[in-house]
Amino acid sequence: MTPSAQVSAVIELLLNIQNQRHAPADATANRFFRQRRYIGGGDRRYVSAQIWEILRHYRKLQWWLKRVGSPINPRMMVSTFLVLSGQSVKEVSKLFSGEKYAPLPLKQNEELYLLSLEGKSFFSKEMPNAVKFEVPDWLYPLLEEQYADSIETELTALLEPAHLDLRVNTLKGDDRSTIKEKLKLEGIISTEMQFSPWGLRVEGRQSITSTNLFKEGDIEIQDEGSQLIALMTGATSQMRVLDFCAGAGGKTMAMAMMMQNKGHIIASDVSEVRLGAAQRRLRRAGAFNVETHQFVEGAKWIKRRIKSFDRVLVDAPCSGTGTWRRNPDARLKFRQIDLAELIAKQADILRSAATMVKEGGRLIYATCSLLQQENQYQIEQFLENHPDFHLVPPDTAEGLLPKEFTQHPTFQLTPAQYKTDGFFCAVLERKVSKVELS
Ligand SMILES: C[S@@+](CC[C@H](N)C(=O)[O-])C[C@H]1O[C@@H](n2cnc3c(N)ncnc32)[C@H](O)[C@@H]1O
Repeated sequence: MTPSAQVSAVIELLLNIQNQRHAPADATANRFFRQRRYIGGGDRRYVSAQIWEILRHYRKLQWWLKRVGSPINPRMMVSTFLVLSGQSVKEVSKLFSGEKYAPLPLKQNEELYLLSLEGKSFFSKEMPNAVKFEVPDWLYPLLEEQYADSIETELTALLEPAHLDLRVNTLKGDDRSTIKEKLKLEGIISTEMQFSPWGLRVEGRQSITSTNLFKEGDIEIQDEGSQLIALMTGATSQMRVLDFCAGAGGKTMAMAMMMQNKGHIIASDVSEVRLGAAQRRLRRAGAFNVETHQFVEGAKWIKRRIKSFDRVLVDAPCSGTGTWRRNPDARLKFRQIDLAELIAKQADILRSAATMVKEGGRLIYATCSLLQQENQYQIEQFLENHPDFHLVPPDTAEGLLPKEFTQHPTFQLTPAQYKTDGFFCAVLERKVSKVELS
């Protein structure tokens, strides 16, 4: 593709993303490229990289356009992005040549708007912080209240691209250092993670899913924070474990590995599609101690399993604010009503999941959220209504979890502090009821 044709594709993809408000941007981008097989790998990577950068600067681009009185549309957003990235208006005009596959030439007024932006950077001192850090206006005060002096550091880290994290699947026999060497033979350089004993962090953008190690199930793509949540469950080979919101099975697979394929895990979810994906991934990982179950409205399944599990993991549906590095479009779509609905849903899920925890058993609550409303407050509320539960530090086998996590019943990871996605985890134990002796 010519540079002009690449710019055209960026504009067109941005328009698609805006028109499909309810679809995640990566799903829209995948569909876009599937329908345009003629776009080769290199061009696809270029167009995607540009789109992701634009999504990371979305509110700032709109702010600048509004300030100079320009209409806000994909064409102006892309040209403004190029100018604020350091290209001159003359260079941008050349890209908008109107020739075959190029965007139509810049109109006189468009050129004037861009000229007034030449030499500027993405940031302006006059920008409100919510715009500067690309968060919805209603959300910034909540984040500010929670993160106080460290708000800028936290939100800056949340704007950076995320690392690519892998979990070594020891069920396949190889340990972390062996896999690290094998990855190197496939041209993939990685470093051992600081906190997860199974984790490797890959440098740069690499295609992991095409490696033999991935196809054979020796490695999984999983953020370090997500690995730490599996560790916090303390699941062992003698246990019956319920992964209440198992989704596509990321944490289920990690727990199956901790349990050395013994004991029993039920991976449940409301989504048939996600459970289908979990089944495929579990097969690839060689995890055989897992059964899947799809929840259906009004079923007696839960009632029949009251107080029957040693561990119940609730990896709750949440705002995903902790993963905004990976999904920069999600921050643009997140509404106050969404948060309110999520909080109610989480409380509801916690309530049913808790009924299935044995006396002396543990309920592990996790989210990939940075918001105390979904995390600490949710747990405070739960404890108020469930005096038979209390917070306890994890009892994970020694040496697996680093000390800083073994001493506390909860953790809040953030990209700024731990270089992981943002995750919250709380470990609660059901008290053993005292038998009255007369
Ligand atoms: C954060 S995701 C789970 C991710 C998964 N544990 C993993 O590690 O890959 C939350 C999941 O909760 C599921 N969910 C939503 N409402 C639910 C409910 N009422 N009961 C059980 N699962 C629910 C969603 O379908 C989604 O798969």
